[in-house]
Amino acid sequence: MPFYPTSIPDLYVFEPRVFEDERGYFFESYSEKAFRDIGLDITFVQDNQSYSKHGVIRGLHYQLNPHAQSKLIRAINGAIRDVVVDIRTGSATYGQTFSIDLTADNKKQLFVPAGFAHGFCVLSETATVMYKCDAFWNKEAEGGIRFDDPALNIDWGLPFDELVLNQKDFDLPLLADCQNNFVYEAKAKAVV
Ligand SMILES: Cc1cn([C@H]2C[C@H](O)[C@@H](COP(=O)(O)OP(=O)(O)O[C@H]3O[C@H](C)C(=O)[C@H](O)[C@H]3O)O2)c(=O)[nH]c1=O
Repeated sequence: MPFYPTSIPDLYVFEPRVFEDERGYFFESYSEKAFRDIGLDITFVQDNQSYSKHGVIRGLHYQLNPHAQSKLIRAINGAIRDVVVDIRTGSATYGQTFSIDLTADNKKQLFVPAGFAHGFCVLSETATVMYKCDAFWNKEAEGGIRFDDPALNIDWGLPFDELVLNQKDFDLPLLADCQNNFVYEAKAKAVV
């Protein structure tokens, strides 16, 4: 399963090898061995799935330590603009964002380590998003950042008037005011 580094350390894009034939297609959507083979020692413990309509933004969310989550994210129907923000204190890319369109067609996945805020916007009519987490949900540890924080200047891929958020996400703080106990630790680069 090919891995691609991104502009932010420890953040990787996966493009699984797809086997197509006259019946359709097959691909390994996750392999612990593939992660281990490149030096990512991750044990996912919870799978999440959400379905959202066009223009919905879920995020930007994270869980504080000791409940911080690494995630492996993909769209199994439709298309999303997936966005992460590096909020690891001491990281050379602190406050930097990375976005990628994950779609059922391109089958791309994004591996997001702990220490990032994560969110996505639904670009298609609807989208079903499935993501693996290496720590359980812990409501008390939840934190978040406003989707329209001017310091982040995120392009969600749709005009502002098409965006749909719940009140909880509208009320999230700016990056400058958010709770944060993530500290950057240099990791061995994955052998991609
Ligand atoms: C995250 C989560 C939520 N819930 C319950 C709590 C609520 O009653 C309901 C909806 O939760 P919420 O509105 O927080 O769901 P999202 O807005 O999709 O939250 C997610 O949004 C972005 C994209 C993320 O990366 C996070 O995984 C997560 O924060 O599911 C659970 O039972 N388990 C869970 O792991």
